Amino acid sequence: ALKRRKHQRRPPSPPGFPIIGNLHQLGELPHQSLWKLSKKYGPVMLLKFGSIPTVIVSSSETAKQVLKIHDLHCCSRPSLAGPRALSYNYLDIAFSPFNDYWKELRKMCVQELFSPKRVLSFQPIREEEIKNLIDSVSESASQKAIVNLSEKFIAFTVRVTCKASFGVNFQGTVLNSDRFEKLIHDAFLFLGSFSASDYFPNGGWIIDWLTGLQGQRERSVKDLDAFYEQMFDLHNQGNKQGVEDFVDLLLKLEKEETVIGYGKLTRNHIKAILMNVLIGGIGTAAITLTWAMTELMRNPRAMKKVQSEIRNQIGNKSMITLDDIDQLHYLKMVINETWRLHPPAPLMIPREVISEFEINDYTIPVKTRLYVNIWAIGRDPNTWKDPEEFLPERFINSNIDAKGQNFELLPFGSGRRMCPAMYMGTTMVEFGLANMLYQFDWKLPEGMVVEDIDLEESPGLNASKKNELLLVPVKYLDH
Ligand code: HEM
Repeated sequence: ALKRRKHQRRPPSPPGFPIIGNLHQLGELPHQSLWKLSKKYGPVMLLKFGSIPTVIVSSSETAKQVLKIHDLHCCSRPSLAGPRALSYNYLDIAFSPFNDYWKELRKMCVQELFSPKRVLSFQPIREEEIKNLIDSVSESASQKAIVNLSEKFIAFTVRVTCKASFGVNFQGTVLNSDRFEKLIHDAFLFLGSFSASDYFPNGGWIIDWLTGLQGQRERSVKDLDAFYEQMFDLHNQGNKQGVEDFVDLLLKLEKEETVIGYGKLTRNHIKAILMNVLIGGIGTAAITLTWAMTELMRNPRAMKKVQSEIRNQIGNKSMITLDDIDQLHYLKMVINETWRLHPPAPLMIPREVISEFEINDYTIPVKTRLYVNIWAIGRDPNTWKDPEEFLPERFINSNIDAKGQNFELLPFGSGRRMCPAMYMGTTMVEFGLANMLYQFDWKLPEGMVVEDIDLEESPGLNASKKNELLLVPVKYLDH
C-alpha cells in the first residue's frame, strides 16, 4: 500500500496562500475565475477552498469521466451550513448525502412529483399565468411602454411554482407576493452564500456568528417554516380548489404513513422537499427566459427566424400550447444555445468524493469536494466552434441535447445527481418563451442600440443577468 501511495499524482494547482488557500482567486463570478484558471492549469485542477481540497473539472471529456464512469465514487454532497439549515438537516433531495434515504426519497419524488403526468396536470396553471403575463405585456404595448422582462419572468415562474406547490395565488391571500419573493430570494442567497464554516470546519462558525450571517440564516429559516405551516393549515382546512398540488400530495403520503429510508415521512421532510421545489423551480426557469430574450435581441437574425417558425407553423391562436411546441425545432435550438452560454447553475451543485478514483492519471481522494464547471464546458473551443457566438444553427444535424447524455451540454447535470425535474423546467421555459415570441415583436427602448445590450452576470452562483432586461413590446396583430 505504501508503494502505491508513492505513485499517486495530484492534479495541477494554482499557488495559494496559507489558511485561505485559493479562496481569494474566486472573485465575484467563481465560474468565470475558475474557467480562466483552467486555461492555464488544465481540465482537472486541484484548489484549496480554505482547508477543503476541491477539484474543478472543466472539459466535456473529464466531465464524462466524473459524471458517468466514476459517478458512483463522487455522488455525495458536502455538508454546507446554508443548505443544512434550510433542508432540516439534509432531509431534502439536493443536499442530502448519498445514502439509502436519499435514494428512496429521490425515487418517490421522481414518481410522484416530477413525473410527466404530474407536469402535464399543472398545464392549466401555466396557461392561466401565461394569460396574465400576455395581458400585462399587451397593456404596456398599447401604451408603447417599457417592460422589465427580468421582473416579469420571475413573477411568472413564482406564480406558477406557488400554485403548483401550494395551490394558492399570492395576490391578497396568506402572503403577498413581494414578501414571498423576498423569502425565496434570501433562501437562495443563503444556499449560495460564502459561509466561513463551509471552508474552515474548525472554528469558521465564529466568523459566521460575528458577521451576522448565522443570525440572518436562522431568521430566514424561521420565516420559511412559518410559511410552510400556514400552507399546511390552509390545506387541512380543506377549502382549497383546483388541481392536486404538491402539498396535497405530500400530506397524503404523510397520512398513508409512507416510509422513506429509516422512518416515516414527517412534516420536516415535506418542508425540505418544498424548499427544493421553490429554489429549483423559480430561479432557473426565469434566468433562462431572460437570457434567451437577451441573446435573441442581440441577434436579430435568430429572433426573426424563431418568430417566423412559430408564426408560420402555428395558425391563428390566442396561445401556443404544449402540443404546438413539439414541432418548434428552431425554438428548441435557441433554448439549447441559451443553456450552452448561460447555464443557470454554472458549477452545478458541489459533489463530494466517497471513494478514491482516478481521472487522467490523477488520484482524487475521499472527501474531496468536486465541481463540474459546465459554464466553461459550454465555451470550450475544443468542443464548440466560435464559442462566444450565439448560433442556434450549430444544433442542426447534431445529436447533442441537454438531457445529460452529452457531456458537451449539461445544464441539468448528469448521472445519479442529475436534476430530477428536467421535464418540468424545460416545459416552463419552452412554453413561456414560445408565447412571448408569438404574441409580441420586441424593440429596444428609445435611444438604445443592439450593442448596448450587455451580457454581464450578477455576482454569485447562478449566473443570472445582472442588469434587468428592458424592452418595448409591440403586439403582433396578424392573428
Ligand atoms: C431550467 C430549469 C432547471 C435547471 C437548468 C436545473 C439544473 C439543475 C442542476 C445543474 C442540478 C445539479 C445536478 C448535479 O449535481 O449533477 C440540479 C439538481 C436538482 N434540481 Fe434542478 N434545474 C432546473 C429546474 C428544476 C426544477 C423545476 C426543480 C423542482 C421542481 C428542480 C429540482 C432539483 C433538485 C431536487 C435537484 C437535486 C437532485 C439531487 O441532488 O439528487 N430543478 N438541477
